[in-house]
Amino acid sequence: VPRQSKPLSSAHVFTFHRQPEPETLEISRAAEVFQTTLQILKNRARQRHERDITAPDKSYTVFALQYFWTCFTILCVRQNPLWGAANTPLVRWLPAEYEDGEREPKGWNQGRLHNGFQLPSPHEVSKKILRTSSMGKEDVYSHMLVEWGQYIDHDISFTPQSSGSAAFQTGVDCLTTCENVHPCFPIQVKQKHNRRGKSCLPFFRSVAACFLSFGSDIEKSLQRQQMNAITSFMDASVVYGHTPKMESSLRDPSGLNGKLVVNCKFKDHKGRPYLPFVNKHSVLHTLWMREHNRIAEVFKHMNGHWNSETIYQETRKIIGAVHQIITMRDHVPKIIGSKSFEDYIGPYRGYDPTTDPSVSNVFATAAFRFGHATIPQIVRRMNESFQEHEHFPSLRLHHTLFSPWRIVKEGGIEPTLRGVIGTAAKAFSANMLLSDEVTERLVVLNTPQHMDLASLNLQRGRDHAIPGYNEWREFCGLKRIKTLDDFQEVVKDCKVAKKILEIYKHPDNIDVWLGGLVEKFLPGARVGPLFACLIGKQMKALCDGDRFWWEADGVFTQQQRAELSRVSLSRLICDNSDIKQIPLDSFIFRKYPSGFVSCDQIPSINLEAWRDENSPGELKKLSQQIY
Ligand code: HEM
Ligand SMILES: [Ca+2]
Repeated sequence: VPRQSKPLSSAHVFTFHRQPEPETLEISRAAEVFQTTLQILKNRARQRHERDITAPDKSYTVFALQYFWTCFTILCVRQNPLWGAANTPLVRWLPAEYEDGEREPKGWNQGRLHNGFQLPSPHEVSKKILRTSSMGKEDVYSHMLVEWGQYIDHDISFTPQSSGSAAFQTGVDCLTTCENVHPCFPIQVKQKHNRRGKSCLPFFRSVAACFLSFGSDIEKSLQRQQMNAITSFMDASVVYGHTPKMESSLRDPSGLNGKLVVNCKFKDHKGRPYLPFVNKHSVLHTLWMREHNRIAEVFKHMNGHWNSETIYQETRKIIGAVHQIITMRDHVPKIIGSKSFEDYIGPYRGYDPTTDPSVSNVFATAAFRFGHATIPQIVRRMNESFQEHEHFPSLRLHHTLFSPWRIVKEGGIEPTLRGVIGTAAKAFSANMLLSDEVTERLVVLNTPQHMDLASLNLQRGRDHAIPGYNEWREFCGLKRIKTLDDFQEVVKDCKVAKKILEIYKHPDNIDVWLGGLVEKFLPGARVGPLFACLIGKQMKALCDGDRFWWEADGVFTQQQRAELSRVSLSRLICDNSDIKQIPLDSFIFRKYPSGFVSCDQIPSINLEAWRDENSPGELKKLSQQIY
C-alpha cells in the first residue's frame, strides 16, 4: 500500500521495477546450467585433445537431459505453441554474432578486433555522443506518445537479467567486479569519470533462454538466446498479468463480479478506486483497472445470467482489443509515419498461422528503445486549466511522477494525467539525444549506484550479440554505409555522423541502437528508415500472428467491431478520471484551451453490442438506466 509521508530519495523512487516470475527464473537457470556445463566440457575436451563436444560424456548427458526436460515441459500441444508465449526466446531475424560463436558478447575479449578495430566502450559513446543537458520541444505530439510507447513495450517484451549478483561458477560479485565473468559483463569507464573510484559500471547479462532446435545446425542450436518473460501479444498483460498466478492475484478476491482488485484503503475524492500496489505505470494502469471494472459493472446488469468468469473474460477481451486499437491505429503511425505504415503493415488481412508473433531480439534490444531519446528531464503536473499546478509542482524525472504515493497524496491521477496530455513531448535532436536524468541519475534493480541508460542499451545490444547497424540496414533493403558521405546523408546532424565514425573507426562496427537513433526522421515520423522498418515488421507480426487479434474472424461480431473502432485514449480518460476537457486525440499536443473539446463530444462505445440474446428481458431496462 503506497503510504509515504515524505518524499523518497531518487534511489528509492526511480527504480525500474520489473521482476521476473519464478517460472522465468527456473527456465533461465536450466538454460544457464546447460550452457555452463557445455562450456566446461568443451574446455576439458580442448585441454585433453581427446574428444570434441560431439562425443558426450556421462555428466554432460545428465545435464543435457535435465535441460531438455525442463525446456520440454514448457511445450504443449498446440501448433507452434511457443510462438508469442511468455518465457520463450526473443527471435532472431539475423543470426547472433558472438565473439566465440556461441555465448561471448561482442567486446567480451580484451583486444579482440572487429573489422580491424576494437569496439569503443559504450560509456565513451554515451559520454561523447548521447548525453545532454539541453532540451528541445516537440510541437506536434504530447508526452502521452512517450508514455504509451513505454507502456505498450511493457506489454510485449521483458528481457529478464540474471538476478543473483554472484557469478554462476565462481561466485564473483557482479556488483563489484570489473572482470567479464558470466553473468557479469561490466561497462568499462575511464577512471576519472567514476566517483567511487571503480573503473566500471555493473552490468548483468540477460538470462539465457531454452532453445530447442531440432534442425541440422548444431552450432546454431547451442547458441545463447535471450528470453522474453512476457507474452509478446498485445493482450493487456500489464493489466491482467501473464501467468495464471499473477492473474488471480489481480482479480477481485470475492470473485463474484468479474472485476479487478482495487485498493481497499484509499480512494480519490470522487470515490474512484486506486490500484492496490506499486507500479511504474500507475496512471495508465489505474485508468485500465477502472475501465475494466466500469465495463464489468455494465455487463453484470446487462447480461444478468453471465457468471463472474464470463463477465471477467468478456471484459478482458474488450480491454485487450482497445490496447491493440490505440496502439496500431493511433500510436504506431505517428512513430513510423504513414508511408512506412502502409509499406510494412498495411490493411489487416486476417490471422496468418505461419507468422511468428514473437518479439524479435533487435526490436526489444534496439529499435523500440528509440523511445529512450524521448524521455524528458521534467514532467509537469497541471491544474484544471492545464497550467502548472499551484500545489503540486513539476518534477525532475528522477523524482518520478509515477510514484504511487504522489498519486494518492497529491491530488489523484489527474494532475499527472493533465501534465502528460498538456505537455509537448521532448524533441528528438541528434546533438541532445538522451536526457541526463537517465544517463546520470537512473537507478535500476540490483544496482546501488546511478546507471546510464545509453551505456546499458549499447552494452545490452552487445550482450545479445545483435549484428551491427549496417547488417540491419541491409536486412531492411537500405544502402550499407561505407563512407562518411554515405553516413552524413542519412544522419540528422553531420557533426554527429563524423563523431560516430571517429569513435567507431569502421562503419560496420556501429551499434544498431545508436545508428538507428541518429538517422534523419522519415516525413511525419519520429524515427528514421531503419527503425521504421524494424518496428513496422514487428508490429505486422504482432497482429498477423495473433489468433485473437481484434479484427480476426470470429473474435468479435461485426457490430462489436464497429463499436470498438469508436474507442480512443481520450474516451478512456474521460470515463475514468475527473478530466472534462481533452483533445480528441490525446497523443496530439494542443495548447489549452485551443483544440480541447468537452468529453461529451468524444465518441464512445455502445456496449449494447454485447447484449447476450439470452439475457432476461426485465434486466434490459435496468442496464439501460445504468449505461
Ligand atoms: C522514464 C522513462 C524510461 C525509463 C526510465 C526506461 C528505462 C529502461 C531500462 C532501465 C531498461 C533496461 C535497460 C537494460 O539494462 O538493458 C529499459 C528497457 C527498455 N525500454 Fe525503456 N525506459 C523508459 C522509457 C521508454 C520508452 C518511452 C520506450 C519506448 C517507446 C522504452 C522502450 C524500452 C524497451 C523496448 C526496452 C527493452 C524491454 C525488454 O525487452 O526488457 N523505454 N528501459
Ligand atoms: Ca503481452
